[in-house]
Amino acid sequence: MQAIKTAIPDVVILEPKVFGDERGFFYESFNAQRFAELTGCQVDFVQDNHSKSAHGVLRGLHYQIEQAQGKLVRVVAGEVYDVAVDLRRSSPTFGKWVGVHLSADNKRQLWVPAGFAHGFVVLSDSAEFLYKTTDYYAPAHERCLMWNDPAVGVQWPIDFAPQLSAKDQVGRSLAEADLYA
Ligand SMILES: Cc1cn([C@H]2C[C@H](O)[C@@H](COP(=O)(O)OP(=O)(O)O[C@H]3O[C@@H](C)C(=O)[C@@H](O)[C@H]3O)O2)c(=O)[nH]c1=O
Repeated sequence: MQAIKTAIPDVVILEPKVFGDERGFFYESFNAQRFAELTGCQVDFVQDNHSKSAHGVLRGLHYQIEQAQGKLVRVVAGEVYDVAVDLRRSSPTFGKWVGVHLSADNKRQLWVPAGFAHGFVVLSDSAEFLYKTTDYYAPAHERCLMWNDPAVGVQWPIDFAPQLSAKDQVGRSLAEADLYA
């Protein structure tokens, strides 16, 4: 596993070492010691999630204002464009975003620490998305930042209107959103 920096130092791309042979491939998708070395974060993951979405589905931008979750995300089928937005008021990168293509082919993972809103749009026919979280799902604390708030200005690599859940159609702008300290 190696780390690739992003424009937001706390958000890290992890690229596993893949061992291919005549049978197929093998790689360590998570190694606690290596994760801590590469991200500088000591965290305990408590939940694993798996979703499948059709082409053009956009899930996000989600966060929990209490029980904030760090998320280690990856794709095992298809391709998405994955985005993290810094919602920590005291951060030098407050309001900034990073985006990365995650796919079954590139096997990249993104570490999105607590304090960020997170979301993705599906670029392939469908995509299966897997992620580990550092705290439990807490619907009462769930929040949604508007995926297309001009004040954030995420450059989604799509030229169509994405398919959103009812919840995600009424995300709040950065100016109205609940934020972290
Ligand atoms: C996220 C989540 C949802 N659910 C349930 C609630 C609901 O009935 C159903 C679908 O939930 P949602 O519509 O919120 O699923 P989804 O839009 O996929 O939500 C996820 O989006 C990505 C971008 C994230 O970053 C995640 O943290 C999470 O917010 O699954 C759980 O039981 N546990 C969970 O951890």
